[in-house]
Amino acid sequence: MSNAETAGIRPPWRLLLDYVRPHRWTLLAGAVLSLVTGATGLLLPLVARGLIEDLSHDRAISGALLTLTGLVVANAAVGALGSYVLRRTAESVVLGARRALSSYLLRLRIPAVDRSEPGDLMARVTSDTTLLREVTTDSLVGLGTGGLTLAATVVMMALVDPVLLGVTLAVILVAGAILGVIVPRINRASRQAQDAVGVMGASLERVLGALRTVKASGAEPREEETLHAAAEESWRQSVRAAKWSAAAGNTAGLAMQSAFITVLAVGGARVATGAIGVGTLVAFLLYVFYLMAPIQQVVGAITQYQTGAAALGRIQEALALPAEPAARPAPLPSPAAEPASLSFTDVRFRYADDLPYVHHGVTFDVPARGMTAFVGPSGAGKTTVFSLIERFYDPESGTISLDGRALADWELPLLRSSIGYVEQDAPVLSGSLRANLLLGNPEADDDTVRRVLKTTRLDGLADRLPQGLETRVGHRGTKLSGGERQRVAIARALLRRPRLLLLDEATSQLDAVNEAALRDTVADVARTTTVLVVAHRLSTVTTADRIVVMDSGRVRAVGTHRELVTGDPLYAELAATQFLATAE
Ligand SMILES: Nc1ncnc2c1ncn2[C@@H]1O[C@H](COP(=O)(O)OP(=O)(O)OP(=O)(O)O)[C@@H](O)[C@H]1O
Repeated sequence: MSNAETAGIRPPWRLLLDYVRPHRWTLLAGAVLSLVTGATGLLLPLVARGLIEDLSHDRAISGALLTLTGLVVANAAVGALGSYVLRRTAESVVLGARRALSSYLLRLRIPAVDRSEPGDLMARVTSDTTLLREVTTDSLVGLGTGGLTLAATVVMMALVDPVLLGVTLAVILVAGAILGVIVPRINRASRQAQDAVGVMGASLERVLGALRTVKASGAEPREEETLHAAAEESWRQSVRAAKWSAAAGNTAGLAMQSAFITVLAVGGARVATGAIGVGTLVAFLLYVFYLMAPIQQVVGAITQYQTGAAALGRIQEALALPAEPAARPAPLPSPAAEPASLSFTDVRFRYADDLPYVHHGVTFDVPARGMTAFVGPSGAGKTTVFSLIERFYDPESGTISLDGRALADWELPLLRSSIGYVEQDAPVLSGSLRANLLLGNPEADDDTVRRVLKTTRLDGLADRLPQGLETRVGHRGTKLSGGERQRVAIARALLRRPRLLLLDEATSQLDAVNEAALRDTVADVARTTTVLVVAHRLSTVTTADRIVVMDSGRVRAVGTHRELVTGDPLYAELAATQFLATAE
């Protein structure tokens, strides 16, 4: 992703706090329970000492034994509860991040999707969010509890001997400076490791999405190399992060040992001069010893946070991609809704600033009802007309209006609920035929589905499939023919009762039966709805009420088949070649 897109992103910990905030009280409860477990753990040796003393003085031990047993059980129970609460909270943070990110990805604007790798975006939702689990428990709780213990110990040390505290802090400060150099390296390595996981996701998605072509091309070894290279890069960077994390942990340990020795030397000298007593020195040394655990905990939390920060950074990048505004889905048009009219006025459009214009001032009008066919050489900009109507992209200048109202003034869900869109390659989604049909209108009743299946000449197919409408037809399911896929896509669009149907006809050849079925279906629909077809077949255009001939991003003629065959040389040529194999 470009720097421009990542610019203005908040620091990762702010995003982490956003995700943690709804769970702050449970997190606090978990931390308190952990602290209580630690504190009761500290009591155990004292009770054990009492028990041994009772034993040696021949006193009854039942009371002490009971207390000890009670404490051990309570300690285990509180400990288990504490770790459960913390783990649960961490999972809730991961859930929150996954929900937010997946909702956001569904709202991404199409140009952002054009520029992204779906596999990498997927890795951000699945793999990166998982890393927040450890950050929440280890980092936040570690930093909280470790920091608290650290502060309490430092206060105690200040009370015992401020001079020796100064010596201790000086040694810790040197270690802190070394850590300041190490920590960013952990962050960088973690980031690169996660990026490599993203590259793996993208490569996997690319290969699995076209596995037949990959196999047919004998490209498995090369694709394998790419995948392995990404996996190895992730390994290399994770090992680098592990190396720096280990160095950070040992720096902390070394600092504490150095502090111990320095305090021993300086404290010894102070005892010799009579500045402090031996008891004070021993007490202070004990505190230095106590300091070790919380310091290790805090350093562990900081290093652990680096991995989380890298993941948070990647999540933030995805959240910074341009998205459509969040809006509630609009109701579908009522069965009695009138068909829509459409107009393009001097529309100029290009897919990106560094790409040539695809539309150089496109103008046409489509009245309500009837069928309008768009024809023209490949690359003329026909499919782009549909993408602009759906507002997948916005034109640079000019106006597109539906029912006389500029698209920009429509609420996006309402606009899209008025339109049915059948893509050129008519994707069939993983799942049953019913799920595919009801994608855009899950509430459609059986009667409506049956009626639409009849209109789209699919009733025979539903009867023929082994489990009828419940047959899996999508990914790895029963294969549908090209014509059937197109008609399933049309049926899916019709179930939304569109006021405007956009049909991007498949370029592939269909057999005569399928072609006739498709033509009759479209003609039927055009009686009650406004239908726009990007036509690749002569049989489609001959039934059209009007034909818009496009060439190089401009409308060069509008008319009926009969008018255009004689009136427009390009159309005459396209018609003569049955629109097949045309290229600019
Ligand atoms: N997402 C995109 N990003 C960049 N350029 C694109 C994109 N989609 C299409 N184009 C380009 O825009 C031009 C017009 O494409 P469009 O799909 O509208 O043509 P078409 O007339 O429908 O062609 P065909 O008949 O082959 O489907 C082509 O040059 C194409 O390469």
